[in-house]
Parts: sequence; structure tokens; C-alpha cells
Amino acid sequence: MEVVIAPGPALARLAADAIEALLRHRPDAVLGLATGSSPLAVYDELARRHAEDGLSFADARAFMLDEYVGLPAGHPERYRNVIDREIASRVDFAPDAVQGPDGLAADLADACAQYERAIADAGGVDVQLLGIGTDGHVAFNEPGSSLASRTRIKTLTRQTREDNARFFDGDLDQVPTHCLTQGLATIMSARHLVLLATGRGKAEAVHQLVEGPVSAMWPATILQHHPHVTVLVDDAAASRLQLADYYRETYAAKPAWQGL
Ligand SMILES: N[C@@H]1[C@@H](O)[C@H](O)[C@@H](COP(=O)(O)O)O[C@@H]1O
Repeated sequence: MEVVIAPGPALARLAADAIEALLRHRPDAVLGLATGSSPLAVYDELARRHAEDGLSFADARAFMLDEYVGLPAGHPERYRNVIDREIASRVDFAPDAVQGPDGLAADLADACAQYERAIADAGGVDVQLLGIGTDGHVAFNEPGSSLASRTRIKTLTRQTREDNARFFDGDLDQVPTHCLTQGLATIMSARHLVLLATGRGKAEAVHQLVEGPVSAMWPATILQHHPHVTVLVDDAAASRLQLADYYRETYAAKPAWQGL
């Protein structure tokens, strides 16, 4: 696990660099897209590179991490619409190249199984962007999630619903109670995981993710078992890391050719 501590704008550029390097090398790569506020600056940077530097997504495909259950098709906070608004509509993905779990399916369990098959049929995800919840969730794998889980229905914790109420006029009652989410094993199947976290509110979750014992109580800790994880954090999110100086020195001494 590589930990990079840098200011927010630099973190977004590094994540965009990883995606750009992949797409320049292999234009038909499979991307993993995350929602939440953490990846927004990455999407802005990718949209800029598309507009100004000719970075193309025309042959790429992408899979979303998760989706609320039951939000109407036109709801602005439905993750499908968030991803369309923040990235898909701003670059040149082919129609239907971006897929997400169907939170409006009549048979939700079947929709989850179909989603797993779609990811596998695409050959798996090459680079997966991730955020982290204050309680250590990734995608919507809340504390207690099976570390071997696949895409399934989950109940959101009150903490997550409170955290996300800011997207629903601050009204907890408007935040859905259920979601479909890639499981932890699904996420672990991606070949490179790039997790972004900023702000003091994420400091404990980041400490657990990087330095805590692997436990379903902090679901993100499963990433310690992945061979290629990049954790991009600002000073505030890094403020509880015991080995922060070591991570800083390691990154400062890293040869440019090594990449992320
Ligand atoms: N399902 C998403 C997660 O994928 C995201 O990581 C988390 C943190 O969001 P933010 O980046 O806004 O802090 O929020 C939601 O719960």
C-alpha cells in the first residue's frame, strides 16, 4: 500500500495521471468510478484533459461502485445521474459504456448477480477510484460487511445517512435506507485501487485503513490484502497516521519512472 500525502489539488492530478497513463497505454481499459465528493476534483481534471489534451474515453468502459435503492430515475442524487453529471457527460464515453447497479430493478438480487457478471465479462476493472466513509466503509460496504462479499443489497448505517444528508437538503428522511453495492471481494478484484480522502473527518478511517488490524469493523482495511493500492490523502486526513513521516520520505525519494 502506497500512501501519498499532498495538498488536495495535487492528489486529484495524481489520480488523473493513473487513469490517463492507463488510457494512453490501453484505450479500451475498464475504469471503476466512485461517487461522493472525494473524486469530484479528479473528474474535473479528467474533463479538462479530455477538452484540452485529447484524452479520450471513446473505447473505454466504466463500472460504478454502488447505487441507492428506490430513488426515482430523474432524482439528481441517484448515483447514475451523479456519475453522468460529474464525468460521463463531460467526456466521450460511448453510449452504454458506463454501467451501474440498477437500484430500481424489480428483482434486486438478480440485478446484483447480473452486475457481477457484467464486470467479469468486461475482463474486470483496471483502475478503481475509491473514497472512504467516516466509519471506514468503501462503496457502501458498511461496518460488519463480509470481507468476501460480492455485489448485494445493504442497509445504510445511520452515520452514513447522516453524512450523506447534505446531498438531500440536510433532511435525513430523504436519504434512502438501502443500496446496492459492489462487495469488498468485487472491489478487491480490480487490478489497481486508488483511494482518495481529505479532511480531518477522515483521519481515523484513514489511520485504520492503513495501519489498523484487518477487520470487518473497518471494511476498508481489507485493502491491506491488495497488491496494488494507492492511498492519496491531504495533511488533515493523514493527521492520525503513526508513520506519516515515513510515508512522506518514501514518496519524496520515489524515482519518477516508478509511477503510481
Ligand atoms: N457510497 C459513497 C462512497 O463511495 C464514498 O466513498 C463515501 C464518502 O464520500 P465523500 O467522498 O463525499 O466523503 O460516500 C458514499 O457513502
